[in-house]
Amino acid sequence: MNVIEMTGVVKQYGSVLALDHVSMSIPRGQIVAILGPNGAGKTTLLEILEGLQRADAGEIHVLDTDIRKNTRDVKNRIGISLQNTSFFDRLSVEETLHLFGAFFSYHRSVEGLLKHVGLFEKRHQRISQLSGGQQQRVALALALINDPELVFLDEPTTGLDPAARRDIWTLVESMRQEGRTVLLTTHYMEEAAYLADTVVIMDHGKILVQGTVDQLLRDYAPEQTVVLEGEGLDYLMQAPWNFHHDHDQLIAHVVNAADQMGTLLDLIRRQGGVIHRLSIREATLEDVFLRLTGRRLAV
Ligand SMILES: Nc1ncnc2c1ncn2[C@@H]1O[C@H](COP(=O)(O)OP(=O)(O)OP(=O)(O)O)[C@@H](O)[C@H]1O
Repeated sequence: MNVIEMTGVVKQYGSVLALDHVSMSIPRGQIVAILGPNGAGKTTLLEILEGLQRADAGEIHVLDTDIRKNTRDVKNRIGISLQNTSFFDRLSVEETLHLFGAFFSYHRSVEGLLKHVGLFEKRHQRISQLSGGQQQRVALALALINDPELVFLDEPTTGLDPAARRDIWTLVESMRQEGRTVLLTTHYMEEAAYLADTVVIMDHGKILVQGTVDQLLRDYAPEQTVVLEGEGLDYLMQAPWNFHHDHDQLIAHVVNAADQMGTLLDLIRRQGGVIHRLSIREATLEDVFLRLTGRRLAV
């Protein structure tokens, strides 16, 4: 069953077409990552699904409810972590959770939630005294306060160091284990690849492609990259290998590269030359984005 169904959704800000006829279905119980560069339309998409913004056109059903007609019921069943959460700096962590809990007819135990996100020891501290990673954990606790079925996380790890990012990933995974659906945005392809059951790639207000990481790699970046450093190897730039120079390296994109290595090394043994380094790089979502847009997913 799908928790989100949207068809032909359009959102325009003046001359900027932020969402250009977007259609998307999101199944229950998955972590779904919306991946795209700055300005792709990720936040706009999330805010429309959350009922915080109105679309100019299109059909949008969230949890079987038409979000354009009935936002109130949906808001009780979803959790939201915005891109820039503004907290009340003078409140403690615990007071902040109690305050947000009071907005809902039912809310989870604040103590349990603090323990779940690893902030029980910090409960009496003001939010302004917390690290960026801890503040982000408060934001996730707030998103979970009403025990939501569907959680929206807008760039949950932007600006965090690797350890803090890992902590957030663990929390996001625990949301899935609890049976929630998580829709998050990110410009980190490693985050999408690590967390997501389904990746949705956006660019210029359009969804370019949606699928599992394996499907996307198979369909759009089936080759591995063979990287060679050495001397006297320029004959490899001819067919069938077609290596090209990239600075000091020779690069080739090869399907089933590991199986081809014996043939390559035999050729080098026969033709001569010296290898200093040889490596095979697996394709990533960056390669998929490059194939789809001709550009890098620059951060
Ligand atoms: N309130 C607004 N008024 C005018 N233009 C806006 C507004 N919000 C977003 N935009 C524009 O709409 C486009 C999509 O913005 P959006 O914030 O949805 O992208 P994004 O993918 O979330 O980007 P980022 O990764 O930087 O957060 C951008 O060109 C942005 O400048």
